[in-house]
Amino acid sequence: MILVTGGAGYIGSHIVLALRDAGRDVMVLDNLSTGFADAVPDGVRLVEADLRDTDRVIEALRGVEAVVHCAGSIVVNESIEKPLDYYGNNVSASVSLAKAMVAAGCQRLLFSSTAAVYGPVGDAPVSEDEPLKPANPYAASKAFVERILGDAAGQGLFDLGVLRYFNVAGADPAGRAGQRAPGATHLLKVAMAAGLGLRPAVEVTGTDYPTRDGTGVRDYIHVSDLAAAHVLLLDALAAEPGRPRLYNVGYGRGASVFEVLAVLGDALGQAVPWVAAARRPGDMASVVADNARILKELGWVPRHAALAEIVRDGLAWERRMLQG
Ligand SMILES: NC(=O)c1ccc[n+]([C@@H]2O[C@H](COP(=O)([O-])OP(=O)(O)OC[C@H]3O[C@@H](n4cnc5c(N)ncnc54)[C@H](O)[C@@H]3O)[C@@H](O)[C@H]2O)c1
Ligand SMILES: O=c1ccn([C@@H]2O[C@H](COP(=O)(O)OP(=O)(O)O[C@H]3O[C@H](CO)[C@@H](O)[C@H](O)[C@H]3O)[C@@H](O)[C@H]2O)c(=O)[nH]1
Repeated sequence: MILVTGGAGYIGSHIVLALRDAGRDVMVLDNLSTGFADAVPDGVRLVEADLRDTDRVIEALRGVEAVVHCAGSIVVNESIEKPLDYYGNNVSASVSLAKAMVAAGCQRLLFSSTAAVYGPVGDAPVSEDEPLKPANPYAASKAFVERILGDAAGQGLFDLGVLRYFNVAGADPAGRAGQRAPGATHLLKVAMAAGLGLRPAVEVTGTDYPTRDGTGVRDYIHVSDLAAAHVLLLDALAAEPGRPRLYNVGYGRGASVFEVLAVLGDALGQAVPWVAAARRPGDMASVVADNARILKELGWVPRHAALAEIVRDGLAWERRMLQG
């Protein structure tokens, strides 16, 4: 049995599908703070609990061989305003989970980290060996957790795999899952809302970055390709216990905000309305993955890498939600 924390959320719900599609038994632990009970597929048990409730987590972990730890708070801006909430929900909750795993004798842990741990980097793709310079409390919380879990794994308490996700977007191509949170702040989500007339315009937060068109550049990765990487990593951890693993998950190519808006405009058949706005605090000009390690060591094969496909699947999900 594999337990997915945060499995009622955007990324976690896609990981649940990928694991089920691969024939694995899955269950979800989620406090539903930003997740949705009906994002958990029929037949998958949902334990509604907070990770900081260590005793309940120990109970839920009975018979679980591996945990995929996706639960957390994720909005950079909010983390600057509420640092203690972010350190509490990301760092303290992860320590609670790790303690529960040790108490329950659970063997393997896969942690959802982020490209944000690198902090300001140049245009060149960033590799896993880059020193970490997290630039905001969200990113710092993820860097701390990597360190804490790494120390625990170093003592043989469990086997650890860490995935540093780049910018996750899109939706399950079969339409079974997508990003629901109405308050989501991610570029594509906001841009789709503007393109579909649900908000007046996208605020382009920074048009004077030192990038090719002045807007921020990110490595957008299809959520289903990301989910597939978890299945591969869990298998690798089981095949070679004791070997810590850390991988970037991105495609190795960046798109600017204007490029994303252009691809979305093509899919909609009309331009997406936008207005220029100030840079967001703690934001970076450009972050693109060096993905050589995951391609080589896990044999990960991106299947949905075209930006047009990410946009198409995301848009199909938004339209489905609009229809009720
Ligand atoms: N979305 C991205 O582009 C991105 C990029 C890099 C990393 N990540 C990481 O991926 C993970 C999932 O992100 P997401 O976009 O799916 O966010 P999300 O908000 O949709 O999902 C997070 C889930 O965790 C649950 N949760 C939060 N705190 C909890 C707690 N204390 N106990 C139990 N459940 C709790 C929420 O209810 C929610 O279902 C996060 O760890 C995030 O940092 C996301
Ligand atoms: O309304 C918006 C939202 C975003 N942007 C820009 O779009 C780019 C992407 O922003 P966003 O989608 O908010 O993603 P990031 O701030 O890069 O952070 C995401 O990607 C990180 C990994 O790189 C994750 O850790 C975070 O959880 C996730 O929110 C940036 O240049 C933003 O300035 C806009 O112009 N307008």
